[in-house]
Amino acid sequence: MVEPAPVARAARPAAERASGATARTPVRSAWRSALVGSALGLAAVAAGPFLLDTYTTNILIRALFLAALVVGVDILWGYAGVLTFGQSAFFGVGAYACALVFTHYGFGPGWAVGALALGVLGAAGVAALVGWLAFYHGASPLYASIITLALPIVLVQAIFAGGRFTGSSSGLSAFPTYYWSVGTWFTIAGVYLVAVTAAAWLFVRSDFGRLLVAIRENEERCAYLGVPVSGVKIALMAASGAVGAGAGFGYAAFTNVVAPELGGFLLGTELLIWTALGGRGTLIGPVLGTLGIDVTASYLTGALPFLWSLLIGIAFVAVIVLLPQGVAPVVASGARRLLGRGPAAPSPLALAPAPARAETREGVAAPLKVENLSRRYGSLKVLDGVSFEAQAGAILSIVGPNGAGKTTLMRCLSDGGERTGGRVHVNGVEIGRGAPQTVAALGVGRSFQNTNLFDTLTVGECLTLARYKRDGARKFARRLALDLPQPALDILSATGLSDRLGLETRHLSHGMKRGLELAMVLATEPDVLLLDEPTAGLTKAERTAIGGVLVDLARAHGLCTLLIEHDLDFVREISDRVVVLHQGELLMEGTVEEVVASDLVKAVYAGERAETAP
Ligand SMILES: Nc1ncnc2c1ncn2[C@@H]1O[C@H](COP(=O)(O)OP(=O)(O)OP(=O)(O)O)[C@@H](O)[C@H]1O
Repeated sequence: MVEPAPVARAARPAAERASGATARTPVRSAWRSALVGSALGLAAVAAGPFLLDTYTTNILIRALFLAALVVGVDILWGYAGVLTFGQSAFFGVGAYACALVFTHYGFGPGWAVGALALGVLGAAGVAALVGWLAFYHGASPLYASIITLALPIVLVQAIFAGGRFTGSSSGLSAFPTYYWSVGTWFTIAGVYLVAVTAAAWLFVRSDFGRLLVAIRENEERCAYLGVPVSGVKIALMAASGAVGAGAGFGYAAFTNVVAPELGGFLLGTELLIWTALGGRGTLIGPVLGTLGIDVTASYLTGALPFLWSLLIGIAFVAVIVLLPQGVAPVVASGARRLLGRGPAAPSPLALAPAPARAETREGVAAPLKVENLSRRYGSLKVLDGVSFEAQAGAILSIVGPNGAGKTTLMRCLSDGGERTGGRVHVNGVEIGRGAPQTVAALGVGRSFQNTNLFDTLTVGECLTLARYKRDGARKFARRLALDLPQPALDILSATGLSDRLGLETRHLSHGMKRGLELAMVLATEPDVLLLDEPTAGLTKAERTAIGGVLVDLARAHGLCTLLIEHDLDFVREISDRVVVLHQGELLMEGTVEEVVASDLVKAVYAGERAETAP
């Protein structure tokens, strides 16, 4: 892969200079709402002990720690789409770190800091390991959820097996701790919750937060844009595990009692129910939902133990059926309507040309080499012994009847795990069994046959996401300025997208979606461009505009382009060479004229079997 020049990396982005904005400028409204929310939260925390009786304050302390725990569930499930049953285990790890250290080793400020560090780092380590098992090998979401389901079960069994050391099923109690007043513990728990929620609020509104939503909506597309999806999920799990362990530690130090249930499966499931009822993907909904439900439960479970569980069950089913997004979005839209306000406007984004890459592609004559490629599904041979080279600065079209294996070929070129035989070299490097993001890092950009993008992301957010490989993603701020390579800017203006950067992609026309798809791939600055029917469903004018950009990309920018197309006139207009696939085999490779004149190709397109053609 051709790395951008160090100078280009160090330079202040052109769009930033043009807009006068600093790339680190946060989204002001997110910071404003985080500050206002934190101030309100802290005021409530300060007033709580004066307004509430001791019993309610005691109950609320537990609810505040659990609400901090639920923030991690909401980020994982509500934003990144990872349904996790295991968050309670991290609460348990933090709680038991406190109880075990204070019971068996010692008590004091040093021991307290050590126990907290043990709990937080231990939980982060366990979470990373579980995340690795769940996500690293590209497992299905169901498999990932089952692994998180096993975690609390394993933890509880380990506590049972710990005998006197862990207190087995009775847990540990009466260990030395800080016997501060209920008001002090209320302040500690409240400040922890406010800090965690405010940080999470800024995080989910940052570029990284939008990346999480993109992963939830279209994980495959993210991987092909070079986003290390598994790594992001593992890091997210580790961070939410650490936050959950901090809450567990605080809870154990406050109550002076720990029991296996603190890390159990039941609490893990309750966290999901509270998140769903409050409104997943809203943060505030799950936090308020947890506070409300846990406090109400404490009052009602004693008097009406069975009725309470029944009520929660009915409420859960009703919300899932009637308000699948939970209560918070309904309340928020009602409040907006009352105040006469629309949804928050997306951040403005200024586009400018990215500095040209210092290294040119001229040194690599054939950035893509395919040797003896094959793909089987069981006994079905979809590709067999396909070999060819694609040159820099040229457009190679892949044609063939339906079912010839063209899309399968694209998949094998962009994902090392797809092929069953043969080798693929990108810029002289064998892709091996590399995942799509690894192949993307070698310089391959792929666009897809369907126009399924990221529905709730705006055009600007999609483009920012596409620059992840080059520019990374800011974790507590939003970009206000984005540098894109000139060809991507050309596509955006040719399809009218440059005026619609704030529009969500689901509102775009088909032609605009295809234009955005292409612009996103070009934004990654690939050396090898794989396009699967980029002009399908487009008007003649849109086809001509995109064709012009593709030719310019090859001639002026030296890009190596592979194109699957059914429109043979379009192929004829823009291609330098053509590969004809038929029944998974390479039937012919040549110039456009040679292929058009071939009787063999005519016979195949006329429906005759290749073997019987003249
Ligand atoms: N996951 C799969 N399992 C089994 N067979 C598959 C799978 N994916 C593709 N195939 C088969 O592989 C063959 C080639 O499919 P492919 O989509 O690559 O063809 P294509 O040339 O792109 O067709 P089209 O022009 O219609 O898009 C087809 O017969 C298809 O049924």
